[in-house]
Amino acid sequence: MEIKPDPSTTPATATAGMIPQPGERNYPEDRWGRRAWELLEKIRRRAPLVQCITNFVSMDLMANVLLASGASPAMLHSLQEISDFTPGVDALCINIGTLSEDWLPSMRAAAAAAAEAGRPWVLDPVAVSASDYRMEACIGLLELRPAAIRGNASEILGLVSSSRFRENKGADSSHESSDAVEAAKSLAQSTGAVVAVSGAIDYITDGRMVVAVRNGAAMLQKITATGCAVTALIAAFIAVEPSGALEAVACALSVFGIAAELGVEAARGPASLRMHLIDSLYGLNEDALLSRVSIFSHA
Ligand SMILES: Nc1ncnc2c1ncn2[C@@H]1O[C@H](COP(=O)(O)OP(=O)(O)OP(=O)(O)O)[C@@H](O)[C@H]1O
Ligand SMILES: Cc1ncsc1CCO
Ligand SMILES: [Mg+2]
Repeated sequence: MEIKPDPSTTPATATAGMIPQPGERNYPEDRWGRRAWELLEKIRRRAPLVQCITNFVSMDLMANVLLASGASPAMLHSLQEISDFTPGVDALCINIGTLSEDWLPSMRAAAAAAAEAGRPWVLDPVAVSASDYRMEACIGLLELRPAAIRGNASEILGLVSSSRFRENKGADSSHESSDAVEAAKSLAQSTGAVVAVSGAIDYITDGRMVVAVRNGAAMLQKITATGCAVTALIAAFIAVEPSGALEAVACALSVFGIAAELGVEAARGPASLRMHLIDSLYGLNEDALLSRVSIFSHA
């Protein structure tokens, strides 16, 4: 389904959470919402198998977020298993958070096997600017044609410039997501991937069009690996919509953000938000989703 922007929609007709900001246009009424619901329902119906080769910190949250969405996670990373397993998955998520020389060959082999079998794969370039080793690993992985790349602003800026940052904060961002929109466009153009920059506003681009997602909760930054988990959710959404990666990525980020917004209402801090985030994603219904989706095309 193609979603066409409706420039006539004004803040006066939008619902409270959906007021477009300067430079943003809304789509007609709740079409993004219906799209996000349709894709979430597809995940719940089909339970796509998502292989994750990810860091030790994120494994638990990532697998639980996938399960809560309706997808089926498999945290396999042995090089010996890739040729048997990866060609049969619905999508693959590769995350370099705790990269080591033992795992990089598995990541390369899995990305190549997925690409060869026509399965979409997504890359999370965690702390790519922390070392030359990480940067070179990511640049090599980009040659294996990810369908999508999701990182925070510092990661996307670092990847595009292939540079290490003096103000390096490791896995956390030291930039705003809006600082990295042009970098994301250029990365999308050079790789052919849909690129998402997460932050207070998430920006998603195919190199031409930019979509902004304004769902989420600032407290997510106080739970480790929420970025890693949303990258895996992106893989699940692309698994059920491989030919519409831009829409799939935007919908995944919005759905995750909505689960966080609902979770925050019941949480007392990061630890309970982690639990309520998973519960809210699991129980997310059509009404809650439609009333909260906040996705805009960004001029
Ligand atoms: N200030 C904010 N307000 C609302 N949502 C936010 C904010 N910052 C981040 N998020 C949301 O938190 C999630 C994680 O994004 P973030 O940019 O923190 O990832 P990350 O830095 O890669 O995290 P990690 O490396 O810990 O996995 C995304 O869904 C994003 O939309
Ligand atoms: C904290 C941390 N360090 C390496 S990976 C990771 C999880 C968040 O990306
Ligand atoms: Mg991250």
